[in-house]
Amino acid sequence: MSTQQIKLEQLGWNPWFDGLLALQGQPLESAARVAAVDREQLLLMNSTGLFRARLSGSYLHHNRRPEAFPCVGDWVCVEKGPQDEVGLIHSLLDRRTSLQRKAVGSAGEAQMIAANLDYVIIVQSCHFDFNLNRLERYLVMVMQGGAEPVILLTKTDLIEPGQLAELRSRIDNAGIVAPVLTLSTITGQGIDELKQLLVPGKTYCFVGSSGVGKSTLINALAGGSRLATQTVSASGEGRHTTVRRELLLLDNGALVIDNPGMREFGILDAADGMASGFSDITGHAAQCRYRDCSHTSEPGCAVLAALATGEINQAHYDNFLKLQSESAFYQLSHAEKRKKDRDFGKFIKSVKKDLVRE
Ligand SMILES: Nc1nc2c(ncn2[C@@H]2O[C@H](COP(=O)(O)OP(=O)(O)OP(=O)(O)O)[C@@H](O)[C@H]2O)c(=O)[nH]1
Ligand SMILES: [Zn+2]
Repeated sequence: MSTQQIKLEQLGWNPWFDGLLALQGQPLESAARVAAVDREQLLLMNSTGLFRARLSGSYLHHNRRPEAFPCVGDWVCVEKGPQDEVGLIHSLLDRRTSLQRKAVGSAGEAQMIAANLDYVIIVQSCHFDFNLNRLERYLVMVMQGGAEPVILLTKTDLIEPGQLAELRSRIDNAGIVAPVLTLSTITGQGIDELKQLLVPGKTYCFVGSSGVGKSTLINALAGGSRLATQTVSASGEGRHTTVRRELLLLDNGALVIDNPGMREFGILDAADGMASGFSDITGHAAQCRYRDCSHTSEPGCAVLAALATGEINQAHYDNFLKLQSESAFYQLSHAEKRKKDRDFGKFIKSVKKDLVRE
């Protein structure tokens, strides 16, 4: 345990969570961030360092839905006496943003992948791995969860500059507006640009297929940082395990979540993220004659018209229809979601006032 205390802000805490904590009537000292989840065992970080914890019986009894189970990046309220080896988690603070996988056609059961992310860095290799459809699916998923997406193309050393320019223009032509970074850990090209994006106290989650170079990159970013490489051993019930950390604090103060226990994304329920990933199409859709136009056969459909002139790319359109049919696309618009968040903010403010008055 370090004698130098870490402030919660350095672990990604922000005023948004103060309100949530106040609602629960919990002191700031009870807050900790989930650094890893290993079945029932959680690894937490707070101002004193890293420690293990488990969910209280009451928590397990009252929270049965899978998304109520803490995931990496979550903030929880935990109780741990100076003599206790393992902390006891009593509650979970609402997630500011999240990354989740939702099974299509299911009753909306979501599997949480990571929480409270500022940026999700979608990593694809320039070489072999690059796939525009998959990229769009990742983008939809990221935007739906409320984090900022960044596209990162790795292994630029394996292709010619001309080929890289072509990949970039394919991304542009698909109407994708997320920033695109490119880099090679071999030549070092683009590493500084990525470092500039990584600022203290913000949380970045790297996602992408196996082999695209995420671990190599994160190791390069982490350098020899003690907090980044530290693991926690746990002995108990006759087994000795080392929990692999997924949330790392880099030397420069940025927090990084390394490929949070996922290999493949399922198809998504793309309520509002979809609109942003397909801005070329949804932009035209506003001009359709019918408000509920499905953009497949209706007269006066501006999307079909733009498709005919080549203004909208056919493959992108096909992908749009596919995702649209697989998702509850029109359930909740982005604006509606934003408004909900605002109302919740007001609610918290009023509660805080009441607490002060008492
Ligand atoms: N040519 C080249 N190879 C790289 C680069 N970055 C990583 N690699 C190689 O790509 C392979 C996979 O890299 P990893 O960092 O393990 O990939 P990963 O995305 O972490 O894969 P998982 O851990 O399976 O998710 C390794 O052999 C690396 O040495 C790069 O910039 N250029
Ligand atoms: Zn239409």
